[in-house]
Amino acid sequence: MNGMGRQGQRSGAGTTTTVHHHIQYSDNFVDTSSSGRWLQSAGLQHLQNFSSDGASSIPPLRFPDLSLISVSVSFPSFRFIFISPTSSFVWFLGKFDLAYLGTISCLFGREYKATAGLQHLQNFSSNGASSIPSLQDYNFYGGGDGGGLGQGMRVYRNAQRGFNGGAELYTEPSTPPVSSRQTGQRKSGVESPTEFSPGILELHSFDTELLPEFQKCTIDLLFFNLVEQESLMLLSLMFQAARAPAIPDDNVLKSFAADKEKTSYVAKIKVVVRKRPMNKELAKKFHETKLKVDLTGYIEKHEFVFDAVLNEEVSNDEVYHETVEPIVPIIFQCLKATCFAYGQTGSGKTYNMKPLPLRASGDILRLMQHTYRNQGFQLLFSFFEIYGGKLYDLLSDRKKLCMREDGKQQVCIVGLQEYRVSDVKMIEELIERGNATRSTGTTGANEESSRSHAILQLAVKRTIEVNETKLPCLVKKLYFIDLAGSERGADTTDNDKHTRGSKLIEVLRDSFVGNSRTVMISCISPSSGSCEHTLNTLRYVDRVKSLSKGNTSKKDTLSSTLNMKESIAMPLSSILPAGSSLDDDVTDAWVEQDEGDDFKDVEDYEPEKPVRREIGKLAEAYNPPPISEDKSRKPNGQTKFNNLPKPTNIKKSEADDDLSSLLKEEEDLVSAHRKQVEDTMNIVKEEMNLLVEADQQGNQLDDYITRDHNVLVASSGY
Ligand SMILES: Nc1ncnc2c1ncn2[C@@H]1O[C@H](COP(=O)(O)OP(=O)(O)OP(=O)(O)O)[C@@H](O)[C@H]1O
Repeated sequence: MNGMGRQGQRSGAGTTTTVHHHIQYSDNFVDTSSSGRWLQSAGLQHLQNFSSDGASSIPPLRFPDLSLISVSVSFPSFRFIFISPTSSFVWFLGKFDLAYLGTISCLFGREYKATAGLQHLQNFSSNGASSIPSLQDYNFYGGGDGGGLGQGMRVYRNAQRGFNGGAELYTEPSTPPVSSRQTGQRKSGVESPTEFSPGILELHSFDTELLPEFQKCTIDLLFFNLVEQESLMLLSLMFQAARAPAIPDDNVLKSFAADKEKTSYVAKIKVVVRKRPMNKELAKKFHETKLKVDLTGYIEKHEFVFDAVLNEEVSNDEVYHETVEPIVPIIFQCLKATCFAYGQTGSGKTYNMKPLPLRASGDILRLMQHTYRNQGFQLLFSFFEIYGGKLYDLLSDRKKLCMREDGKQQVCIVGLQEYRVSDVKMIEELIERGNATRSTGTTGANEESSRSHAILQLAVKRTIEVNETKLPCLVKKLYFIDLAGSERGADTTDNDKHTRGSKLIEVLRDSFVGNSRTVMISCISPSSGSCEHTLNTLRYVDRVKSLSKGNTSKKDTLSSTLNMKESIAMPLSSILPAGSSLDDDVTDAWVEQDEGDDFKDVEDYEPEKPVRREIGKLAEAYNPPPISEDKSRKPNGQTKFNNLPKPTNIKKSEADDDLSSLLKEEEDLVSAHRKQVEDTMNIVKEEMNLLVEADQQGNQLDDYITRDHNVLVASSGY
């Protein structure tokens, strides 16, 4: 088995050093060139006094709450990222690239401008950039004197990036975009300020990819291209900043800086495999050496690729760091996230999942109390299970719940009790209470086996005021799902395979579409007795991972807009073990809906027509009937979706065709695998028949011998 971390691959080729640090106030670079006249005209003369040998004369520019989250050097380039953890985003990205004679580009938002004495630059859009002195006049584009980049080329740009979807509720109104200067800025043979230089282009695509979440903010960007000398100085400055001690009371933010960095790298779907140690198998002496029918032994090697593989020595803390921690800050940035555990009974799903919500809640509360303090955020906790196609509130005496969709096809659980939580102790108690209420049974592999899918929901909401009316506004949700054993369907008191699993899919449907993150913890047992189940689990999650990878590798066939907006929706059937091949198509309608996500209290939702789901063959493949030893509660009655109307506002896209073909591929693989198993079974059957036949023949022979013996005895007269 190969465990391969894909997320580390972004740093590109070459030696890479990464320094993570946080500063609250950072010295920063500005211009030291002889062409500082432009700075003077722009009112930035105070930024002129740099010397190339260091930062000593650099005036300290203040970046409130600004975090330097990453400085990395990947020869021959250098890149750094600053992000403000406050809701008013400040970006500061840069790249130094020797290959382009030192091209540095910086993007910074209005906060920076305001605090760096650049307030007047905020008026760009309102007056058509007229307040900015012409760069051309100051020979900033190299000019015809052969100076080129080395002679102090300057490019500045103010652009509007991204779009502002649902995020507008949490982002201060940004400075309106500035149109690029249209005329008089290009001299012969020199780059126009309205086009990126190669270095900037590279940065542009690279860093946008790194920071998909931030595309949502409307940001004013100011680009500078500096000469090599200045670039080197900036490099040294950045390293100084990276090494600068954090301010004393800044520990909390410091840790969030690391979170921020992780956020940038969180894959849309992350697959982690955790192997549990041997436990009761050792006592039972499970190990048994066997020979194949043809008496030869062999070892078949399987190769899988995952984001991380955690062995039995790995602690729950490390599991948290590897899986959920990076996605916690994301939910403040209008994303949905889901973490679920998958694997056969007794493989450790509950063991893995139990500590994660507690740790995540702790981090969310920390963020609310520090980074997002006084911003009206609340954390709401709820816990329910899906058993036999029905939903039960685990914190409300197993009250039966209803699932509904609102007008935007957003799923809501009607009647679900939400608890406002403000400390970890309270959360711990709620988790314990919920777990104690969960449906459990005993299986051969696990005395306390979960028989249901348990869904723990952390919702971060914030109240906003419109015309003095307080409106509850849903930010996003983080789900923790402890699935029942994969070797049988837990959602399966209903043996109708066409509806099996559908409830889970319905409930989680929103979590996988649009801008979401999913972490799948695949649990496996080390026991040889579990080999087949382990292989099934690994094959399955490998497939999930390759499917998500397939989405990005098939860029050509996918709509580029879809990629840009990070709106690729994984087919739920490919993510969820009890999957279905859904009819739902990924459209912009989903994306908009995801970004908007205006929230009504669940009680306010009008019961709407639910959506029909076509359940595909995969559900069968991964959802065999329940085992008979289940002794848990069996609620009566089922809710089926067979007769429900289809949504009308969903249309097909190229991406869906592509995903459909991937799904089809998956189905083919499953069929091929099934065929293989059938073939093997047939061979075994044949062997068995031969043995039985031989046995019968042997018996017959015995009979003959006995008869002959009797005849002989009789004839001999003894
Ligand atoms: N990493 C681990 N380290 C130590 N013990 C573990 C680990 N993982 C699981 N176990 C133990 O293995 C047993 C089974 O684990 P658990 O109940 O989490 O399995 P499960 O996959 O949730 O099973 P089911 O699907 O039947 O509910 C438990 O006794 C648990 O304490």
